[in-house]
Amino acid sequence: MTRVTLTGVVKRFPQPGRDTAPVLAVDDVSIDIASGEIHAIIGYSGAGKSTVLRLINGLEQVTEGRIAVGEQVVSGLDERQLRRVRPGLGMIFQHFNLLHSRTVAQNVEYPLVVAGMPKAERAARVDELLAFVGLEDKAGAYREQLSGGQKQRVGIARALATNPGVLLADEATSALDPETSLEVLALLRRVNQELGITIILITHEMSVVRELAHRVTVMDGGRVVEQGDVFEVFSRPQSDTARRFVATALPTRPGPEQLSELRARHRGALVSVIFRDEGVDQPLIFRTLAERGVGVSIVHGGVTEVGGRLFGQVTLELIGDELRIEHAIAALGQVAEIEVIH
Ligand SMILES: Nc1ncnc2c1ncn2[C@@H]1O[C@H](COP(=O)(O)OP(=O)(O)OP(=O)(O)O)[C@@H](O)[C@H]1O
Repeated sequence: MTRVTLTGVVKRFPQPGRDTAPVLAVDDVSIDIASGEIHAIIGYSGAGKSTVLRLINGLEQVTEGRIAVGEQVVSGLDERQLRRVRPGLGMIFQHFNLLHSRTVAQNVEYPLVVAGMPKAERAARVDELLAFVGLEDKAGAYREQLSGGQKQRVGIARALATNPGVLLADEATSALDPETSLEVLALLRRVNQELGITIILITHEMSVVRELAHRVTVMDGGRVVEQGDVFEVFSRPQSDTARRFVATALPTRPGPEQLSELRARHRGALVSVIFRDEGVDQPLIFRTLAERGVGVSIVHGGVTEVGGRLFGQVTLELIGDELRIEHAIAALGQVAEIEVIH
């Protein structure tokens, strides 16, 4: 079980041979990742996500600030010291990074060879790892003989070989189709739950955050613009960046274009009901409207699960005479969080 903390981390990349200021890739980033947590770092291209990951595993050196993995401060270590720390940090990649001239078993074995494990022990460990990721029957296969999902499972087995406390995942599902992506996310969930490994994943897909993460850091322009429990960030995003990401992964209120289409098709009043938890009493909502003699149809949105809790926004068309609708909306506002769409 390993906690990871970044405190006031800054990374500037000098521009050698150029008369320009260094690129400020990471700007005063602090993240506290609890032991056993799945923490997502999300942001648009260029936000600084990859740099943060490379700073954690020591592929880049911090310009300022401090990074600790468990008890070990990893910022400021030299290459020799880092070699001792790296077995504790597994890493998986978007394009899997498997060695094409080696079999699946040899790819998984590779970090154990580097770590100096005796041959007999290595074979047993490789078997165990392949069984964990469900690829026992592919031990002798080569990279070209595997599907994308299988390649990533090999990547995961290899990353787990040295028993790391932390797994770093760099866009691990971005190259996979949606179904395979869900399978890999399910495997990562097992890595976390069964092995207690802390996972730090970077992604530009909010659906990955929703599926897997406990907490999320939203980055923009090298800075942290929002941070918190996944459900909180999904249900009450504070920054523009988080709001835009949330809108990509959740049924929300209709956007301007959808709204004009809805208006063209539906003449009644439009009202959005916001679901932020299981606490919302759906039958009560419909009963409240029916009792006021108002007809209802669902015209947009839906509900989904975020962090095991219900969340979503459903837009209803209310049909009936104006006064009844006015009363119905007032009554609805007493039993649910609503937004009248004008
Ligand atoms: N080695 C480097 N030298 C100079 N600038 C760099 C270097 N690495 C990253 N940068 C710059 O730092 C900023 C952050 O890059 P980074 O790759 O961390 O972003 P990202 O959020 O991971 O984006 P992407 O999703 O496209 O990988 C960018 O402006 C990038 O051009």
